[in-house]
Amino acid sequence: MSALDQSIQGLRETFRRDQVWPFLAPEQAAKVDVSNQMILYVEGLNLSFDGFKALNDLNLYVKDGELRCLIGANGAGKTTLMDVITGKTQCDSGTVYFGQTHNLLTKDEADIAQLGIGRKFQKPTVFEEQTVFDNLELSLKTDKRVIQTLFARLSPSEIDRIDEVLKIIGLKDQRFMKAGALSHGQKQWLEIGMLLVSDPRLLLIDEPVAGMTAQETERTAELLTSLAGERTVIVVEHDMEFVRSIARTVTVLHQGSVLAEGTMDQIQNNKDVIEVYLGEEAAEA
Ligand SMILES: Nc1ncnc2c1ncn2[C@@H]1O[C@H](COP(=O)(O)OP(=O)(O)OP(=O)(O)O)[C@@H](O)[C@H]1O
Repeated sequence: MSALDQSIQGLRETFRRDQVWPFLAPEQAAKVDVSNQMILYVEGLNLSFDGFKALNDLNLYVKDGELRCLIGANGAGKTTLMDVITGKTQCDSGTVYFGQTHNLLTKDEADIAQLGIGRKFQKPTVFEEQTVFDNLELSLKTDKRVIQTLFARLSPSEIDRIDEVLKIIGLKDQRFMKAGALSHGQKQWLEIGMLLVSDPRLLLIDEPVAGMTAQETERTAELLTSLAGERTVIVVEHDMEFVRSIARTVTVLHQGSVLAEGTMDQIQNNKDVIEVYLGEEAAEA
């Protein structure tokens, strides 16, 4: 290398943005220690609201790459559990670990999201006036791990990422459509896509098929099934037919504790579950 080349190389090194301003360096995705195959450890979780035990010595272990369904009657504690995992609500006692090393109870909501835990609430909250692509772009830019300003142009790899997500959620043909013009099901998929652009390790999804047509429900089952493996997905759902179509393992919550866990067949034949949950559902139906 000539002296000139060396100085140019030196200058390039010196003025690399991440060298000059360390805060501009892209943060590495957090390492999640799943060497025991588990990604989520919830142990002895308790939470009372004015003396009412919403979570009662709850234990839950979820394997890395699993697609787990969480069911339970109204008030069983499903949402409260999600709230504690994502840092929205503090518990009274217990532990929640993401992998073997990240103690989630010491972190706030933003830190937990940044660790790679994405949550989708039941109601879609897409930006209706923006296009599908812009919704995904905005999510990418508000992901703190991607150092961008809202006005910076997307890098080729970011455009590729959005294209990849559009393909996963099946909205490639709708990329320039305003989100407000999408069907209810498509809005739900877009919102899942808005989580996916940040490449989360664990997705918590609340009642994804409520209000969907049969065809949309089927497509959602395919989507969630395809997401598991590379990432872990926990789905809270009341639609038992849908749960049967996607779940390998189902966890039944009752009065803030795990009542039963197993395959859908085991759950549907479990005496306790039939008595306290499926019985109620059947009676309601
Ligand atoms: N902030 C709160 N203050 C008081 N009680 C609460 C609060 N949040 C939840 N609860 C109570 O805790 C219990 C568990 O509620 P949670 O929303 O977790 O149930 P769920 O299983 O998600 O039910 P659903 O299927 O209806 O959404 C309920 O009895 C609820 O009324």
